[in-house]
Amino acid sequence: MSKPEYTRPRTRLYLITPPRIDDADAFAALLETALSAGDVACLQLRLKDASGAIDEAATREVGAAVTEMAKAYGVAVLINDSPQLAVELGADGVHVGWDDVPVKDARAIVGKEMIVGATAKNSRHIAMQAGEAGADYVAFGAFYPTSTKDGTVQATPDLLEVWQESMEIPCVAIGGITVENAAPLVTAGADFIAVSSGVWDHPDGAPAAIAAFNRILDELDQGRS
Ligand SMILES: Cc1ncc(COP(=O)(O)OP(=O)(O)O)c(N)n1
Ligand SMILES: Cc1nc(C(=O)O)sc1CCOP(=O)(O)O
Ligand SMILES: [Mg+2]
Repeated sequence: MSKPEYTRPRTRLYLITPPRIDDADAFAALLETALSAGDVACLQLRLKDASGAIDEAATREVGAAVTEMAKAYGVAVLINDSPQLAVELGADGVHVGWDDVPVKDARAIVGKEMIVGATAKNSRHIAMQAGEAGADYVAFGAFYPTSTKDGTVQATPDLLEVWQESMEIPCVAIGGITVENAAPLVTAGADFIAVSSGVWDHPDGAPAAIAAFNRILDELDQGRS
């Protein structure tokens, strides 16, 4: 079954923090400059300890430094992995993966109003199950090689195309996305592109990266209408 005719909204940037932040105040200052540089739909706090588990202490510290400011810019704040922490920090939502709290349980913890996002890797089947369990968006990846996360699987743009044609829940593209390689994922139908190193490690700095991503998203949007 296909969706009724409609104009898909412009693809937006979904920003993910670097996995480690040593100075929360310095990061907050950089983030404010970055958010001033262009549209960002949401910010995911994804802070990991040496074992790859959520770093709760760092998430609390960075969350306290950035949450109000991000919200003042109209940027939704999501916490990675922990629905309990998302509630505690007054965040807008939580993102959970296959090794985390199941989507249904995450929804029960955060309630109806908060956002629950779910990892789908390269599986339409898992994505549909996540939607049925109450996810507000599903994230396909990894589209490109990444050094931000170990153990990713290869995803291909047809996942986004088919999802966009047949499903209503928004889809996110993630994994190694840069200013240079984002376009095919936007064209394929990503509602959001989730980016970490492509912003924080950009040679001209994070604000320049956010401005450049937005130029591309605007150009591709104008090309569709
Ligand atoms: C938007 C988005 N998509 C996918 C992920 C990956 O989640 P997960 O598989 O749980 O891996 P970790 O991020 O916890 O290492 C994500 N965080 N955000
Ligand atoms: C957190 C994450 N999840 C992925 C997945 O495939 O599910 S790839 C990834 C890393 C995203 O960071 P970067 O933009 O630096 O590649
Ligand atoms: Mg996770």
